[in-house]
Amino acid sequence: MEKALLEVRNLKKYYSLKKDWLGRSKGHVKAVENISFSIRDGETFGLVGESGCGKSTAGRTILGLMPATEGEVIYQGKTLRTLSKEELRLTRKNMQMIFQDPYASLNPRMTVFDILEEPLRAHHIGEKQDRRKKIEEILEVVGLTKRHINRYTHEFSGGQRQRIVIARSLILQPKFIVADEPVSALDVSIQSQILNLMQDLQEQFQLTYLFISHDLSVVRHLCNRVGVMYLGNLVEVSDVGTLFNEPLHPYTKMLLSAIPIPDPLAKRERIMLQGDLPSPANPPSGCPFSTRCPDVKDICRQVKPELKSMTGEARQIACHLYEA
Ligand SMILES: Nc1ncnc2c1ncn2[C@@H]1O[C@H](COP(=O)(O)OP(=O)(O)OP(=O)(O)O)[C@@H](O)[C@H]1O
Repeated sequence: MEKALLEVRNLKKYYSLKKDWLGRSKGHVKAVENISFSIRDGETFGLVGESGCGKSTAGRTILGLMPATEGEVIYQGKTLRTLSKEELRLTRKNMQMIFQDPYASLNPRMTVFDILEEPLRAHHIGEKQDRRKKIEEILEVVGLTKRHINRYTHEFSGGQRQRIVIARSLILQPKFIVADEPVSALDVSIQSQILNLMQDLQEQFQLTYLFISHDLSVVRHLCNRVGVMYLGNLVEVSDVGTLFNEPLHPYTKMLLSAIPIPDPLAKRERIMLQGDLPSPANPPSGCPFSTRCPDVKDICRQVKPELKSMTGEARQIACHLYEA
């Protein structure tokens, strides 16, 4: 599990704010600000952070669903930007997405067969009969049956719909899947079924996941390594055990302190954040967390800390407190 399957280098994604009536640009939302990390073959890498910190934008930009402003995505050693159209099409077949909301991401006018056949047709895979066979097989794999094949999605529950979304992401036999909050739109009682299914599928098909979530308990359970994002920046990257047992970045500490503890008698200090979350259209100078950090120093307001490896440790952190 050591080789990198995917590398993200200095990825930036800015959204242009609407122009005013004279056609003047009103600036940019800096949704993803220069992030770099790699995902090893076979692992689940989690991206965590509060709503609006840029997790979904990062996931979608990595998959090429929208163009990056700057930076590179390298898949199996190939820089995607340098590939020909045909090479890119074949590579993208290996990289799929599970969207958050199975109510919004499935076309209500299509049957399960149509939904699952679409990617196969787009890639000219098989004749109609072969495609039907593949679709029947994949339905079994995700815990549905071939009896479901001609139904429309409104006939299914939320959990079953998410199984269809997962089947669609698997039908082209990808190696890498971005799962963007795959259970947060589902009933709590269904969430663990879908997460268990994702884990089984990972084992069965040797999948590598980029798992995007704001739910730290889920991330702890599912991920091997985690990247913590704040205001478009990666502030800490670490294996999951180290991160949860000994968070270092003041923002990570704050995030983890907010996880509910099951034991009502256990005590833990809850770190409250000061101030409001700054706008990604007008981020603070220096460290992005400097306006809310309880340990802020002068340098933090002036110089942006880079994400650097801790000496003797596999984790990386972007914080002046650890720069000695
Ligand atoms: N199409 C867009 N145009 C302009 N700004 C956008 C667009 N999409 C997202 N943003 C902004 O970019 C920032 C990052 O959004 P993003 O959805 O990537 O964050 P997130 O961490 O995934 O949050 P959530 O979990 O709420 O989706 C936010 O400030 C958001 O308002």
